[in-house]
Amino acid sequence: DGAERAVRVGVWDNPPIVFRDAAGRHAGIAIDVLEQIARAEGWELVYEHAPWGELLERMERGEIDLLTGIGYSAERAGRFVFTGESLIGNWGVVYKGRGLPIASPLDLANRRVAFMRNAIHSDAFADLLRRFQVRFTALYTDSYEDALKAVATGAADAAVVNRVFGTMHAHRYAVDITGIVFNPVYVHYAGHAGTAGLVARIDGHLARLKAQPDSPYYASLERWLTEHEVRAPTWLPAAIAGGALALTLVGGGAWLLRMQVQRRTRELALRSNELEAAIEQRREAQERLKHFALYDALTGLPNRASFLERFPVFVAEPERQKSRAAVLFIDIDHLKTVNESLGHAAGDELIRAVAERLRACLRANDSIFRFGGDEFLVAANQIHSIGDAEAVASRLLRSLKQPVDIAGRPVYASASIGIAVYPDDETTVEGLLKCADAAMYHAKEHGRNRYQLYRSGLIDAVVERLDIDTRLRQALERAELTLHYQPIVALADGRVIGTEALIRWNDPEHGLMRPDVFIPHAERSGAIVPVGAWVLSEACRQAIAWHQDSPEPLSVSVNVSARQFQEPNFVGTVEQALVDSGLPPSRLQLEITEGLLLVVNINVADTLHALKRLGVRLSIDDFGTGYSSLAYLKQLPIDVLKIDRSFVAGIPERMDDAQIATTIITMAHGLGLRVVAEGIETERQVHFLREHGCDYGQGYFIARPLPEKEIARWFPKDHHWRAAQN
Ligand SMILES: Nc1nc2c(ncn2[C@@H]2O[C@H](COP(=O)(O)O[C@H]3[C@@H](O)[C@H](n4cnc5c(=O)[nH]c(N)nc54)O[C@@H]3COP(=O)(O)O)[C@@H](O)[C@H]2O)c(=O)[nH]1
Repeated sequence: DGAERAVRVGVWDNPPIVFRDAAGRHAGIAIDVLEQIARAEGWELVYEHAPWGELLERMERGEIDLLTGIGYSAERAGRFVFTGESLIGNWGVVYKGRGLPIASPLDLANRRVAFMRNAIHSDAFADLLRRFQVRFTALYTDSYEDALKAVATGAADAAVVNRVFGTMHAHRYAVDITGIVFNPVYVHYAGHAGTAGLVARIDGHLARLKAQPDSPYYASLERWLTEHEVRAPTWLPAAIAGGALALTLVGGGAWLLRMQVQRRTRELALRSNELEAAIEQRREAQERLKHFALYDALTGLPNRASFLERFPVFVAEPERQKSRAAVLFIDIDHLKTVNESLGHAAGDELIRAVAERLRACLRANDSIFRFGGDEFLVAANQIHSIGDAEAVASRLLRSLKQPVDIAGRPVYASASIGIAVYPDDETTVEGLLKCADAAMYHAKEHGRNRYQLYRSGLIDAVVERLDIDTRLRQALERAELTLHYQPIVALADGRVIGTEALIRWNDPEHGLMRPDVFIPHAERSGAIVPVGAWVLSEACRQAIAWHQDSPEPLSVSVNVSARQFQEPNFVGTVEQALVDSGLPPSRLQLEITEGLLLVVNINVADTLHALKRLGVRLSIDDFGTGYSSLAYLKQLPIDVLKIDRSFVAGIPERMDDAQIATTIITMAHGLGLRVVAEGIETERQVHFLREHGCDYGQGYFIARPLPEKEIARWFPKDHHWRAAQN
C-alpha cells in the first residue's frame, strides 16, 4: 500500500490548492505537502490530470489511488476514505457580472448561474437556491476558471467558485464579488476503500506537519496564500475612474452622483473586508472547536471522539487484507494516589509524562488516543499475529519502567493493558472497546503493571464484579461480613503473640466467600473504604476482649489495602477504632503491602509517620515480591517484615527461596525489624525458619484462620503453641 508501488494521484485545476502550471508541472498546497510525505515514505507519485468530475469517476473505479484537494461531505465520506486532518478550510462564493444587481441568493431569480460540475459548493448552492424557491438556469463547466470566464463573457450572470480560488484568480476576469458566501467545507486528501492504509499514512504525516509551526505545510500555505495576496480587481480603479469621468461630463447632478458612487464603492469594499474578517474568525473558531472536540487539552493527543471518527479508516486495511488490528486499552495504575498525595498538578504532570513515553515507543502506523482520566488507547493496525499485539503491549509497559520525575521527585508509573483483536474478538468499535476494557480490568485485578489479551468470559466477569460491589455494600449493612483470625506465634518458644484478622463474607447466595474474590473489586470501586473501616473497628473490639481475658497481651494484625491507606482521613479512622474499642495502640498492627511503598514515596512515609505517632505497629506484608529498596525502608517507621508465603513454600528444598528468606531475616534484623514468616505448612519449614532466627510464624501448620468462637477455643491454656498440638 503505497510502500510497494507508485501512487496514482488525481490532480485537477483548483489553484492554489492543486493545479498544473504553464510549464505542465503540478503545483499547489496539496502537491507541496504530498511530495513532502512521498519523500519521507519513499513513494513515487504518478499524477493523472483530468477534470474534476472525471477524477471522481476514475477514483470510484479504483483507477487512481488518491484525490488531492477534495472537499469533505458526509455523502463523499460514504464513498471514499478521507484523511482525518484537513489541508485548508474553504467555502463557496458567488461572483457576478459587472454592474449586475446581485446581492443575495434571491437576486438570482431567472438568472443564469455557472457551476463547476461535481463541485461540492455547486451542489450546495444549487440546493440552497432550490430551497429558497429561486428559479435559475444552471450552466455547468469543467473548472472554476471556466465558470468565471462564462460570467466575464456574458454567458452567465453569476458563477459559484470556492473562496481560495476566487481570492487568487477572480481579479483576472471582469467579474464582481457578491456578498454571498456559503457552505464552509474542509479540503482533504481521499482515496477509495482499497487505499485506506495509504490515506492513514498521509493522515499521520499531515497531523505531524500541522502540529509543527515551522513545517513545510505552513511554508506552503505562506507561499501560496501570501504570494498571491488578496488583490482588488484590476479593473476596479479604471472602472471607477472611467465612470467618474463620464459622470462629470454628464453635467448637473454629476458631482453628487459621483460622490454617491464613491461612497457606495467604499461601503462595498468595507463590507467585503468585514465579511472576509467575519468569515475568517468563524473559520478559526470552527477549527478551534473541532480541535477541542477531537483533541485532549492536557496531552495534545487525539481523544476518544477522534478514535471513533477514525475507526472506519483504522479497520479498512485489515478488512481488505484479511489481516488483523488491535486496540490496547491502557489504564495508568495508582494515578489516584499521585493526585491525592502530590496534588492534581503532579497528577497532570504524570499523565503528560506517561503520554509522552507511550507515544515515543509506538511504531510508525500505531496511533495513541487519550480517553480521559488515566485511560489511553493505542490503535495498532499492522498486526499479523496475536504475538505482534503482545509485543506492542510489552513495549508500552517497558517504556514506563524508569521512574518519572515529578517536581523533582521520582515517581514510579505503571499501567494495566487490555488487548482486543479485530476481527477475532469483535468487529464493531463498541464491541472492541468493551473487550479491551474488560481485559484491562482483568490485568488490573491480577496485579497491575501487566497486559491481558481478551478472552471470552471476561465481560461476564466485569458484570459480575459490578454486581459484587453493590452486594458488598449491602453486606455491610446486613452484617454478612465476618472476621476469621489466624494465630501468630513466636518461633523460638511457641508463645502466641497475636492473630491476623482476615475478612470473610457470608453471602446468602454464594456461601462463605474468601477475600481474594471480593477485595480487589472493593478496592476498585472504593467499597473497601467503609469495609476496611469496619474491619478495623471489629478487629480492635475483638482484640480488647482477648486483651482483657488473657494473661498474655495479644495483638491483632489488620490488612490495609492501598486504596484505604490513601484515604485522606485514614489515620483518623484508625484513631477512632482505637478510641472506640479502648485497645492500646501498641496491640494493633497494620499490614500494608510492599507494592504500596513504590507508588508515591513521600506521602506513604508521611502517613506511616502519623500512624507511628498514634503508637500502632506497622508491618510490610508479602515482603520480597516488590522492589522496595533497603535504603528507603530504613527511613520508614516499620516494625515488622512479613516474608511472603511464596518463598516460605519452597523452604527448605529450594535453594533460592531459602536464600531469599534468610537474606530477608538478616537484613531485617540489621535494620532492627522483626520478621514474620507466613504460610508455614510443614514442620521442616518451622525448623528451618527457627534455626535462621525468624522471629514469628503463621500458617496452616500452626492453625488455619478460625472464626471468633473457634479461635477462643484454640488458644492454648498456657498460651504456648507446640507442634504436637496440631
Ligand atoms: N484489605 C484487606 N485485605 C484482606 C483482609 N482480609 C484478608 N485480606 C487479604 O485477602 C487475601 C487473601 O486472604 P485469605 O484468603 O484470608 O488468605 C489468608 C490466609 O488464609 C492465607 N494463609 C495463611 N496461612 C496459610 C498457609 O499456610 N498456606 C496458604 N496457602 N495460605 C495461608 O494467607 C492469607 C493471609 O495473607 P496475608 O494477608 O498476606 O498475611 C490476602 O492477601 C489478605 O491480605 C482485610 O480485612 N482487608
